[in-house]
Amino acid sequence: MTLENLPAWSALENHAATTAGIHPRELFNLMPERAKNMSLTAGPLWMDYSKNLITAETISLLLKLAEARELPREIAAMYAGEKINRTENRAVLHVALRAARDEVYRVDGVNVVDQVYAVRDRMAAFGEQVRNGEWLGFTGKRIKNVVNIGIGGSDLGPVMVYEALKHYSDRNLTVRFVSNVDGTHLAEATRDLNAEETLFIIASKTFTTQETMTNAHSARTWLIGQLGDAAAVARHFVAVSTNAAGVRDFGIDTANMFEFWDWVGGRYSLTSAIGLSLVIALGKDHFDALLKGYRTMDQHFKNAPLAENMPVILGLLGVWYINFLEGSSHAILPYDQYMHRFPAYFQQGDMESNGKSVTRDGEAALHATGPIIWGEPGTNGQHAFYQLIHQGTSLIPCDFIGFAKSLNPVGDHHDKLMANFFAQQEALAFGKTENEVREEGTPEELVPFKTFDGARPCTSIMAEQLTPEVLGNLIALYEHKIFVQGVIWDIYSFDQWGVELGKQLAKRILPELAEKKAAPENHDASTNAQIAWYLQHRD
Ligand SMILES: O=P(O)(O)OC[C@H]1O[C@H](O)[C@H](O)[C@@H](O)[C@@H]1O
Repeated sequence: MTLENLPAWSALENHAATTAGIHPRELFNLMPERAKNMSLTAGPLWMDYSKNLITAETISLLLKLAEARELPREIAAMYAGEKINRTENRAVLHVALRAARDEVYRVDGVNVVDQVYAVRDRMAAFGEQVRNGEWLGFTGKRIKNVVNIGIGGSDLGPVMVYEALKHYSDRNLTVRFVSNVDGTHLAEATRDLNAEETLFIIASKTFTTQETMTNAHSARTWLIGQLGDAAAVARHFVAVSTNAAGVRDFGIDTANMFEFWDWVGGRYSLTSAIGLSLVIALGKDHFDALLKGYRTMDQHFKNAPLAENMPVILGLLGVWYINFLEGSSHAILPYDQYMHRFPAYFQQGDMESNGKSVTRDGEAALHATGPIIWGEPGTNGQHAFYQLIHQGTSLIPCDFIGFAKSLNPVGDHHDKLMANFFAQQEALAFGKTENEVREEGTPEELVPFKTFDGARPCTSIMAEQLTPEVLGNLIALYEHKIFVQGVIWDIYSFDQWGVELGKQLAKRILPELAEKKAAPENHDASTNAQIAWYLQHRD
């Protein structure tokens, strides 16, 4: 049965029609226990979702929808290693990457946890060698710089976690990330580095990605140019990939390759060997703690009843806004400077997973799917785009992420940060009525401009402090939230065919640029004109 024909769906449509417009002021009056009833804990995380535009009935109808979509069975299928990524015929087992050593996750009958730990042990040993100076560069110097070359899932996760956990990192190491095929990225990342002290990690699941391969070859040329000997590559390049042949062809000894598997999606690969730069920067213990945090959330997601399941509730709230209240975007607002790449990380995680318009039976989806994810750390966002969230015409549900303790307690900075965290949510939900504006003595002609409607939904997610474990919890929370939504929307969340066409066309255009013909004629008129303009101005 299609989603739209499910009784649970129509019930939500009717419910939306009758409840739309109930203001949080009223909602809190109607249910004084609301803040208590609409909050959840999972491991170290506490989530208050009472400022959302929902009643208890909304949640109960959303849960019915989840049941109708057989969410518990789908969750079990993922954990059982079923090939739920059907368009690529692959299991989706990133949860196995953070399993305990004695747990069992099988793909095609084989317990993959053994393989996971074999690689994790090698990563830990290698990371330790680099950190303690046992692993030396070609000229016998200690490694002081680590450059991760990768893109998408082979870049965004490591960058995000490196930034988020900088407090825990080895400050004697310079760690950089190069992703863009724009030569500027590599040039700026290497310009002040001594090649003798620099280790490149080439991170690519496929080891065919144009950007990464181009950057890797240029880095190799740079290194050989600096050190004058191709033999230096062996001490300065390691690889992270599923493609051993590709790694060998590049010239990296597979002894220096850290493996992962096709049942790990790129954007879910952070806890695989893709995290090698983090093992080096943070050390094994912190990396293990990060994975332990993931695991706590993995267990919660697997075992908690739907009504108390944090990723489920977060996912269902998103469905409510996207499908029933036309809220097509979703802001993630971490009130922590270290987490400044967290929204960018989940732009890929969420938008590449659920940016789909075909349901699992191959038919056009008749309902909206994945949200546009965006955000910046508070308080910067407040002085930039919050105006539109408070008074614009779009409904933008927001997640506020905050911590009780700062890792850098400076004066009263943290209380000020958190005062804003609370105040913004209060303002968004409750607004300021015309009368309240008038009572402040506002001239009548300014009243409409200074009025805040409120009823802008937000969810607060808090933890005591940003630790590796807590970060792991938060990342897994959003990973599973994406899963929940993909199930509800009846789409495949673990493929990404939508990125292919542009890649194919770029491959076709590249030789045309090399040929230096004045004006190509084999594209549409606009593309022909752009290429002609480029060639004319380039040469
Ligand atoms: O790790 P790689 O194989 O180099 O892939 C890097 C990225 O490229 C692809 O275009 C996909 O859209 C991403 O999901 C992937 O993370």
